[in-house]
Amino acid sequence: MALASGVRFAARALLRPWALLRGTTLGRTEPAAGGGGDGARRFGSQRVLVEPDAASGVAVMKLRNPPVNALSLELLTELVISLEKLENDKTFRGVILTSDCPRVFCAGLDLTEICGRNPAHCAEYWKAMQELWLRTYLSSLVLVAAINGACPAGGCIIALSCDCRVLADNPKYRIGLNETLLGIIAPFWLKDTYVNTIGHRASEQALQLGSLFPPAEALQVGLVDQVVPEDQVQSTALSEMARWLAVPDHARQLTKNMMRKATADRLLRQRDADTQNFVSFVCRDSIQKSLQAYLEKLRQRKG
Ligand SMILES: CCCCCCCC/C=C\CC(=O)SCCNC(=O)CCNC(=O)[C@H](O)C(C)(C)COP(=O)(O)OP(=O)(O)OC[C@H]1O[C@@H](n2cnc3c(N)ncnc32)[C@H](O)[C@@H]1OP(=O)(O)O
Repeated sequence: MALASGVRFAARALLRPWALLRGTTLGRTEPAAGGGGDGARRFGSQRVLVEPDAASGVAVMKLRNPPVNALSLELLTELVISLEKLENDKTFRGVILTSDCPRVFCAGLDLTEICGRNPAHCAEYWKAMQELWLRTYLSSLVLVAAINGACPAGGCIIALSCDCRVLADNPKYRIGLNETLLGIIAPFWLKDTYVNTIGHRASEQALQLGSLFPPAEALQVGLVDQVVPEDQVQSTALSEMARWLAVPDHARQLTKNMMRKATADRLLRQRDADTQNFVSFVCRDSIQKSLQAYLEKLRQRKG
């Protein structure tokens, strides 16, 4: 799929480290568990494990940033680079996105990346979050989210950027954009993604209340497409992937672009303004206090 020049350029800029980091944890390949045939060599980085299956053209991409796959700057960058690598390898047509951390798919933004950090770092961090959303939302690949744990806020937006979502039927695994509960708000492109998925009225209510939906409600509101027993999430995601890959790629990609381009363009047109808005908002004393209090509350809890 033709990526907007800004995204392509930004991703290429991100990719340059790829060549420089060859042989480090980023870019290292290792035999997949159980050996596997040709093309079954795992690759990825310290925080993203990619298990490619060349025969099926499907790769499983596992977030591996314990304890909760908080979206650190490194994880954001490694996700974009791993996705770009798969998109550039015509062997692959689909990616299943899942978690390697127990009980959690992705805890959303890494709050330590914005709490007590200077505006320049917050800007760099937010640009990386924008990049990941653009990369997943516009991906030429079929992306299926195999949600095997809690999926709040930034984690929910990654799942929503996929083409479909399978959620494990565990009442502890709640999903939604809960930003208001932290005293912050979802930027317009998160709101747009929510509205595009569950509709305006459901989004208006869920965003204001910071709703985190348990599986049954997530299915009912349309936030996820299937809810299955936890031990069937991966197999169901594979079946769902087969359904999507039965469609000729080019026609599907053009249709996805037709459906999503306007939403993505809205961010691309005002990316710098969005970054400045994010920085000025999160760097306010009141917001910093709110986020610090939330982080403290998290640290006092024990899962
Ligand atoms: C227009 C202006 C825009 C302004 C801002 C826009 C931003 C909008 C976009 C995204 C927003 C976000 O993503 S904010 C983050 C929201 N995330 C959450 O609310 C989830 C918080 N975490 C939890 O609820 C739970 O941790 C969990 C359900 C995910 C897992 O629970 P469990 O019991 O298994 O684990 P613990 O709670 O004990 O956590 C373990 C460990 O991790 C730390 N932790 C958890 N979440 C985060 C996080 N998001 N960032 C950083 N650190 C996190 C937690 O503090 C524990 O740390 P310690 O082991 O040191 O105690």
